[in-house]
Amino acid sequence: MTRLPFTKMHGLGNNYIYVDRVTYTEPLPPYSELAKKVSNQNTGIGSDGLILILPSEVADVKMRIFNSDGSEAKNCGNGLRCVAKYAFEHGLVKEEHFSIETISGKVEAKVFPTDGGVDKVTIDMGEPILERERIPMTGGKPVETVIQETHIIEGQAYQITGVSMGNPHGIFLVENIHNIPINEIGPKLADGHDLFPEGTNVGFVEVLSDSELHYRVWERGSGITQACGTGACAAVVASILEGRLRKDELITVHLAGGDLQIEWDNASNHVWMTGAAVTICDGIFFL
Ligand SMILES: N[C@H](CCC[C@H](N)C(=O)O)C(=O)O
Repeated sequence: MTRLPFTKMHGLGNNYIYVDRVTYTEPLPPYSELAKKVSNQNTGIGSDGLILILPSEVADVKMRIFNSDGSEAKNCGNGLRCVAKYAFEHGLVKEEHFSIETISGKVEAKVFPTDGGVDKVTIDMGEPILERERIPMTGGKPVETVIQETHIIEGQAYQITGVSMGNPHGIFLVENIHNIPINEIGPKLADGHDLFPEGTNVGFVEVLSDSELHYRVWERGSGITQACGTGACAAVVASILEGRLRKDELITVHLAGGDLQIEWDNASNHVWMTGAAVTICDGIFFL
């Protein structure tokens, strides 16, 4: 019997099981299998997936993230804020500003410690990826940007904007966030649709003003979640590409689990995300 120490954390209700592989170095099953085990609501701990905090040769720490279906993702915004909180509070990093390696590249984190620890984190998510072939998406010229492109899904025409934040997002602009075909389109596009060869996170956006939007998501590999940090970034980028919002504005993104502040900075072309990171509990999982 292996006793696996873990920490359960969430970013706006998007919760993961975090395993500190800097400190705990015992052998473990393949992470994809472990993700399915710990994520199971009935026979496991219950979560949207598994996140490993690992040593890095190119950054201060490294994050790997696996969805609850065991698929590995290339980025996770809510996960990055929680990794930053954990790394600072557990002394894996000494400074308030440090770097985190992900499969899709290195990002910069800034924590705001108070007497009670770190509750708020800012992540420089880097540049959005807009070329069709790099999202990746099919259905047109490889290097063009995909903005409000019409596609027929289940017999219905939809306008889709494609954005990658290291992981793919198909964004649908809607008039009313409380009336969206998330259960119809989400599973159809998230996995195994020709339009998105690597699958996609499916986001619905209702722009409320020039500084606010609602966003809901069906995540690839996890289904509907309370929040998606990379998705919130993609939602702001898509709304700006569609002419509904402007760069260099601090946008409040309202998600089911709470709010994120997102800005697409024109000078650097980087997207900044600021929001909460919360520890739910520490525990021991019996493997
Ligand atoms: N399901 C996503 C990974 C988690 C992203 C999300 N939880 C976030 O906070 O960005 C994917 O397969 O690309």
